[in-house]
Amino acid sequence: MRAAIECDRVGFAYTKRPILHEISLRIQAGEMVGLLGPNGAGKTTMLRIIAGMLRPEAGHVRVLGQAPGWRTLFHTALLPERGHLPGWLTVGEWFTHARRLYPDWSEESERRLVADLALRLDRPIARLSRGEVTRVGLVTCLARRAEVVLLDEPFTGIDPLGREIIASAMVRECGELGRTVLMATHDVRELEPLFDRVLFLKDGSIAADETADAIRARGLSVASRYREVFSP
Ligand SMILES: Nc1ncnc2c1ncn2[C@@H]1O[C@H](COP(=O)(O)OP(=O)(O)OP(=O)(O)O)[C@@H](O)[C@H]1O
Repeated sequence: MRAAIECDRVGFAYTKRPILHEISLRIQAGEMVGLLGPNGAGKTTMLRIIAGMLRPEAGHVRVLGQAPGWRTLFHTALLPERGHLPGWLTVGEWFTHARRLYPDWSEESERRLVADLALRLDRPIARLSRGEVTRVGLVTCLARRAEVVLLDEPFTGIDPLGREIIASAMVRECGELGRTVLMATHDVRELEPLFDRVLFLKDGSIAADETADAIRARGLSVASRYREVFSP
């Protein structure tokens, strides 16, 4: 099977402080993978490297067979941890801009997602709440037909009912279309039904890489396995 994301002994340091150590993994096309770990484990750093925003100091990364860079940008959609949206535009103006910016933008998905996520198009982005900003970011990410989707904390600021709606939208827009998703999250319990596989990141190293089926076959949930891996 084709690998969508490959990391081979990837290392990274911020100003000489080591953050990631010898990360090796292979994510197959179409897999939905949870990237789990405590605060500061290196999840965002890993997603930024795969998205091509940071260069690894050691090892190699391949996204759809290519080193992350301008070519892979066309095939990779990233929901960043912190806001990246132009606050001076309204939500609707931003989506109009995004349609031109992203050649893989699907207006049909945009319409469905705007309705599901109850977004008001006339609201200025600068005046949105944290959860509303996350919703706009998710529409921006999921309305693209990018083969690889990287989500950093997709439930930031999202209310309980909104989480259920977004999880179903992710399954519809990604799972059913066979897109590859790597998702960093602390919301393990709510997102675990979506995961085919989970990577547990501990102090910048992969502590465990397991399929959700293998975890369940041992009578565990992903949330209880998380506690096993990370409890002191
Ligand atoms: N720009 C930066 N300069 C220096 N250190 C950084 C920078 N960004 C992150 N770090 C450090 O790198 C480590 C890993 O951060 P990262 O954001 O990747 O962790 P995370 O697993 O995503 O954490 P969280 O769950 O809290 O979002 C942390 O100790 C953080 O303080």
